[in-house]
Amino acid sequence: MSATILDGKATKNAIYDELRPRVAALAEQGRTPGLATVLVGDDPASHSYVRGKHNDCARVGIESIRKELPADIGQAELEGVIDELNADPACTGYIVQLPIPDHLDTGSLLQRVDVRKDADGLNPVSLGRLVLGEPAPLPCTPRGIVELLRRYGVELNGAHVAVLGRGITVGRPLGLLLTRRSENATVTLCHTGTKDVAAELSRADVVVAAAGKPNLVTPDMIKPGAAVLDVGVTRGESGPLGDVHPDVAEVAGFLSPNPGGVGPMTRAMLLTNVVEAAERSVR
Ligand SMILES: Nc1nc2c(c(=O)[nH]1)N[C@@H](CN(C=O)c1ccc(C(=O)N[C@@H](CCC(=O)O)C(=O)O)cc1)CN2
Ligand SMILES: [Mg+2]
Repeated sequence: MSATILDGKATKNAIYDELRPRVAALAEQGRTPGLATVLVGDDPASHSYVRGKHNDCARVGIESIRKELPADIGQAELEGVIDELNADPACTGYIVQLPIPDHLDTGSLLQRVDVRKDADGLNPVSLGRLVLGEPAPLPCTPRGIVELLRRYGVELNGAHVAVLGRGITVGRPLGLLLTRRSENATVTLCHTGTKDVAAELSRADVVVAAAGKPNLVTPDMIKPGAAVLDVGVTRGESGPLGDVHPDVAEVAGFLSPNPGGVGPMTRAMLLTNVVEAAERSVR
């Protein structure tokens, strides 16, 4: 068997074709969406992700605001930047690029983001709304995973999904999304305390690997025909490596590669969240 590729780049392009007229309609009403990013420090990967987000904004007509701050910025000064964006009418949605340096308190910064401008769905009120099943901006990577599976017709209703990783940007919110009635999946969140990860993966119809451990998922762990999404990335000397061993393509029915799978979908869902927030603000 050779897996059907879940092509995140092509899907992202299709989503941008859908967003463009919506952004144009907002612009005609004098309400052009504006995405701001708050980037602290000089991590090359974070800089590359943020650059990608702004390039994508230009492609669909969303305005860009960039805040690039030194790694040694203090909490109070950074909170001042958040307050500025909350008050800026040109900024209709924004994100704090994660991770930020350890001396800063991530939780209190995310809490300070005006929930109406929360483009990442990581403000605790947005996450609480997700738990309660109320409308909220959804975290971009989990939303991108669900959207990619939906557009390729991968069945989630009644499916058993195994997720590797319980972090705040992927695993934990993904479990919440997939167990909504609209998705109706049964989810196992695997983490460092899981006794037999291989056993959990091998009975899954869908595997999402977001552990950040190169080649952790091998063909023997995958049920033939399962959908496998490679989300984790580790940057080694030989370049970026995903969590999924390349030979998994011989066993899986669907494979979301890394790069070219969930990463582009994360960007597409960020821009979707920004457009949706701007549309809500004109009602
Ligand atoms: N505030 C947030 N911080 C982080 C998030 C997030 O959703 N919100 N997710 C990740 C990083 N991330 C988005 O910020 C992200 C990661 C990867 C990609 C992407 O397009 N990757 C490409 C490869 C690009 C490259 O290697 O340079 C791909 O997979 O094809 C986009 C966004 C952590 N932080
Ligand atoms: Mg900290």
